[in-house]
Amino acid sequence: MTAVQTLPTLDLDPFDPEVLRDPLPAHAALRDAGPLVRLPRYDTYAIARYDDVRAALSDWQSFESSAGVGLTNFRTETPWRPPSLLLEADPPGHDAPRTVLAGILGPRALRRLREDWAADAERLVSDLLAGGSAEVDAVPALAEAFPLRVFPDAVGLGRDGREHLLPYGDHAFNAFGPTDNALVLAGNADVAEHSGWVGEQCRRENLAPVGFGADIWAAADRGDLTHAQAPLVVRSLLTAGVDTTVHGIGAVLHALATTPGAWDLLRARPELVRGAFDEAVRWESPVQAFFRTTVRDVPVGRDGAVLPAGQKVLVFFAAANRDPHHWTDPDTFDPTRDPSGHVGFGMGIHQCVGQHVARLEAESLLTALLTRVTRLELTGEPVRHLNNTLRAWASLPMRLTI
Ligand code: HEM
Ligand SMILES: CCOc1cccc(C(=O)O)c1
Repeated sequence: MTAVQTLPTLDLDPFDPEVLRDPLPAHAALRDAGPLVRLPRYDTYAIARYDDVRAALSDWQSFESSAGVGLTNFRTETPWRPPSLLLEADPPGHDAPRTVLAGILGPRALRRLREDWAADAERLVSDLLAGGSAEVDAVPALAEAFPLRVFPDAVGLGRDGREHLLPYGDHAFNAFGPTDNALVLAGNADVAEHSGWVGEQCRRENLAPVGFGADIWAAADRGDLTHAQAPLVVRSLLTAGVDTTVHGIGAVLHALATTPGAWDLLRARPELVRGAFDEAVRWESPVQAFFRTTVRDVPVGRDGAVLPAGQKVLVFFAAANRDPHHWTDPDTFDPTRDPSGHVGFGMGIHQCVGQHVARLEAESLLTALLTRVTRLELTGEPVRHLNNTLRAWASLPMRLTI
């Protein structure tokens, strides 16, 4: 057994802005250092190799989420908001909310949205190309515009105040990092206003009679949830379901615009579109990492490293998704690759319950673009949007040639 004092140690700050801007060297250093690495800067640990990340995500009994999946340990510190009933819960409490959401957001339930979302995407692309080929910033014009056009309606939100969604989610994802870091402090100023609006939208009377929100309240009427749980489950959708898909779509647009031949390939072989989005989620990992907390002394890897009980450990989805011991040529975006097994949506009991929604949003928009646009290319330097948890673009200047 390797005592924690002799574990590989890196004086690495995963939340340093320059690491957030380009995390790849840090991820490689973590993988190379060993299966379990001590990060003394935050008195925490990191797991970055694919096999060890998968093992940790699959072992929820040893690696719990209910102490929070950020640096804050809910066992000793107060969460900034009431904990999620899914993300920050473990069985048995996790089971009912998860079963309810899995039913509402499953592929079968989404079938009714496919036609509407395809038509919405075609209208959005048509408007953009009304004057022929167009130069746009693909982040606001496409990656933000399409999810913000279809997802709030699918949830059943009212028309007003939707501008609160992105900044609220951005702060929620920042808040998984250190509470005293600049990104969190900057977000604290407005979070009460955003959080207040989001909380209001989760009330039954503010939700449309048809939509994911109404479905959650109907589950409470059936007794599959309590009525006290229903608004928090709606809140999960509003927190996890907007910024993630925006940055997932930003990632796939950037990948397709910067990988020679990829756009032509998908125009010729539309059956590759869904796989290409998952490959972009593997390659970019819009959700970079989440913490777990050890419930017992748990072995990590095969060289005798043991993580003591009660420790926070950062589980790096992004580093695992580029592990050369698991992936061939991991740093290449390859739309023909089979990305199954990637952990960009997590793995195990907390694996993303909204992944089918994300895939349908991306597929709808990409299909509308691929039909009309013959060339997709960058016309300027892309600009990163920094966040403690999300990998994101702030700006993607692009030309859409018809
Ligand atoms: C590209 C888009 C998305 C990415 C990359 C993503 C990523 C993730 C990841 C990595 C997890 C696992 C968290 C963990 O293991 O602790 C997760 C969980 C979750 N996601 Fe997603 N997500 C996306 C879109 C969505 C959407 C659209 C929704 C809602 C409609 C959603 C709702 C959730 C919820 C509620 C959880 C918690 C599940 C649980 O703990 O059982 N996500 N997501
Ligand atoms: C993408 C990870 O999933 C999340 C993120 C933030 C909040 C929640 C929730 O369940 O409230 C879920």
